[in-house]
Amino acid sequence: MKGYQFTYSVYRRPFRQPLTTSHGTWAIREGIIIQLTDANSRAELGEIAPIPWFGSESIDRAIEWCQQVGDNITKDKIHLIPDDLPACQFGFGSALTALELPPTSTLAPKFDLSGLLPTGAAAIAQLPVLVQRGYSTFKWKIGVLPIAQEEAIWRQLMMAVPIDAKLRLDANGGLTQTAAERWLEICSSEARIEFIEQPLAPEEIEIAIELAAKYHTPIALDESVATFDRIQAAYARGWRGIYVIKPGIAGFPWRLAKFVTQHQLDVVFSAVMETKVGTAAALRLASDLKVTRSLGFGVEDWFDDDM
Ligand SMILES: O=C(O)CCC(=O)C1=CC=C[C@@H](O)[C@@H]1C(=O)O
Ligand SMILES: [Mg+2]
Repeated sequence: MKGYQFTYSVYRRPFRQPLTTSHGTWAIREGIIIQLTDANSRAELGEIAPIPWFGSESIDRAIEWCQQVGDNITKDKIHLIPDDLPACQFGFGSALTALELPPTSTLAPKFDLSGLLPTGAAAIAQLPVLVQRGYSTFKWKIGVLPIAQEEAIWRQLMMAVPIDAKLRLDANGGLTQTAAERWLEICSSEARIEFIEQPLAPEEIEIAIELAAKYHTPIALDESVATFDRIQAAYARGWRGIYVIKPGIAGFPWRLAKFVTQHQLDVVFSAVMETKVGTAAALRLASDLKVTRSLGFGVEDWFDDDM
């Protein structure tokens, strides 16, 4: 049976500034870098970067799973990683996929990445910095401050967003339906708003479908489609809008690719605040899937190290 030597190391990366969303404040990103080495001594890395509040396993659960693997793992055992460990499925699955690719296949395509702005009024000063860095798509969190305050900041922010740039507003499910409809209304005449991401709670798929039909501003679902079973459920319940897919917690890459291709989903890939290891695996998958919209991986500014 094809087996691989297995090693792993746990990391803890403090954010340069805590990431504040309607879920709360996230100060330290913990993850696991794994390495699989085949019989020809070829080694490939993978990354396990859980986001439990998006429906993935916890870092402790992922470490426990890695601890029980031992020094070797077979392809069969990797394929049997259970669905309640989607970040482990992605980390092991992407390392396995890399081992099966010809060694020379490096990531060629240049991607248009989107820059993640700080929450609140700090976004106004940071926007020109990211424009200078070459970003033309930006993301700003809403649903954190009272809507009147955020709307006032948004109007100031829009004065600095270049005419040909795009801004995504990400509510992380933190808006009431009234507040969501207010944002959809004020954005409907603003062509630079690419979409409003996860305006309502993850389980509110039918209301999202209703609002998508009622307003011009596109809606994208993120938390509602954060793991593979949620993607399948949202599709079964009729969601045909934008899927913000975080490959890092969406399970086996090959299974995700098959579903996205089979159902021709409208996909934007998004980061799980992973290191270069996980980002490379996610962008390889984006390239295979010909995901062309700007990808939410402009997050290197959020850490001091360059892991
Ligand atoms: O998608 C992006 O543009 C960057 C990543 C990003 O916004 C997020 C990553 C991880 C958790 C969340 O707080 C947040 C999101 O909601 O999409
Ligand atoms: Mg989001």
